[in-house]
Amino acid sequence: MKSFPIEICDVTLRDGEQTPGVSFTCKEKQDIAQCLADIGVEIVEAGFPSVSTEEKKTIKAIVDMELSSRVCCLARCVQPDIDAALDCGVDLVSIFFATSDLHIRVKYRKTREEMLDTALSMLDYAVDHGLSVRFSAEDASRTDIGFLKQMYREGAERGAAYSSFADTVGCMTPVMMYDVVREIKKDLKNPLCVHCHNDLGFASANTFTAAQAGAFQLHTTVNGIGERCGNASLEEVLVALRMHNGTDKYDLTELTRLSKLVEQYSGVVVAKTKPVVGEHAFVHESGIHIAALIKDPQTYEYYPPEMVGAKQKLMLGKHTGRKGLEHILTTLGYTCSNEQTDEILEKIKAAAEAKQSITTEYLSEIIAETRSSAS
Ligand SMILES: CC(=O)SCCNC(=O)CCNC(=O)[C@H](O)C(C)(C)COP(=O)(O)OP(=O)(O)OC[C@H]1O[C@@H](n2cnc3c(N)ncnc32)[C@H](O)[C@@H]1OP(=O)(O)O
Ligand SMILES: O=C(O)CCC(=O)C(=O)O
Repeated sequence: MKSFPIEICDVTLRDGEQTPGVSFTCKEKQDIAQCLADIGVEIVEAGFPSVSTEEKKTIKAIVDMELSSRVCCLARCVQPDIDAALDCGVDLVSIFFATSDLHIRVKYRKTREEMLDTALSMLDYAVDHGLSVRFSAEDASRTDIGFLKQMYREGAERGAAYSSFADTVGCMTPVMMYDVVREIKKDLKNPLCVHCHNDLGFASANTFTAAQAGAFQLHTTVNGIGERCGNASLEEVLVALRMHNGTDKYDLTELTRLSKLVEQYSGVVVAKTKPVVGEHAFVHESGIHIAALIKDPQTYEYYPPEMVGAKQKLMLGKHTGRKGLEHILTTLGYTCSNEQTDEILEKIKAAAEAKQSITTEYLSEIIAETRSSAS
């Protein structure tokens, strides 16, 4: 497949901050924004100015950093929200409204037409005031496709820079995403954005698939934080793009550092098994794997840990094999006889089965004990 063009709008500072219990300080948001810019992310969504006075000040402070990334913020279809975006001096505003009949009926108590008129009048207002606008459909994935296309068509005619499709409740599968993006793209006049939530665990897959189908702006959050089960992960999407689309414009070596920064600032602990940035992403214990990794890391690592600023780590445990143990002993500077190595291996397995973790200190105790019993 031919390589597809994309840009990233990272929404860690807006949707990521909507993770229950999370609130970033201005300094924390600035640190994260700087790191995103260093990676080469094109757009940083800095927040939603109407949330609070402090939030608005923070968005302005991020604009004042004059990052290499453009700065975006969120606005409802109400004039005070657009005015707040104008006050902040952002490069892009996402004017969003829920387009599904469910949301229009329950939240707005209006008809589709009334809601679209309101949204278009706010789009006109923003465009007349010089703002670049992303015209965003919330709950797009549960919206009548005809109405969605009408919204995007009329939005583009009235000057929206982008049309945006949000899978707000994360109900899509990759095949569904591919089909809907292809359908929307048939007559879309401006670039399409996708914003995917992770309620089925498909957010990153849906985002990547949407890009394959022709979406241009991909929304991500660092570590996949965000409402409920979170959003598409920046690190997963960027690595998938590097490996399957040859996208080489981002500095992936900063991903591990950024992940730790966001983990620290948000207090949301990254799962050990999280792709790319989880503690176990490049850790190996199984004997068969380590025996092969020693010969060639590609056997059990799809991409080198250094690519994302991480390192390989070999661990000892119940699943250790002789080759792995010999390699670890040599690396740590121990010389043991074959008999001693066999005995150490047995002791490691027994200890691990008793749920003892085999740290370097514990290993040195086992070695000392084995040697003394032999002498
Ligand atoms: C899918 C998303 O992620 S959307 C973004 C969600 N993010 C947030 O909610 C950010 C945090 N929110 C807040 O701080 C507050 O909710 C605020 C400041 C935004 C609004 O606060 P309040 O004015 O007190 O309103 P409240 O939160 O009670 O209700 C939201 C109102 O916005 C309306 N609204 C929601 N979306 C839109 C929209 N796109 N356009 C216009 N109005 C909207 C709702 O219908 C509701 O109006 P109602 O009071 O007439 O029912
Ligand atoms: O499209 C946007 O800019 C915001 C939409 C959003 O956050 C959502 O629907 O989850």
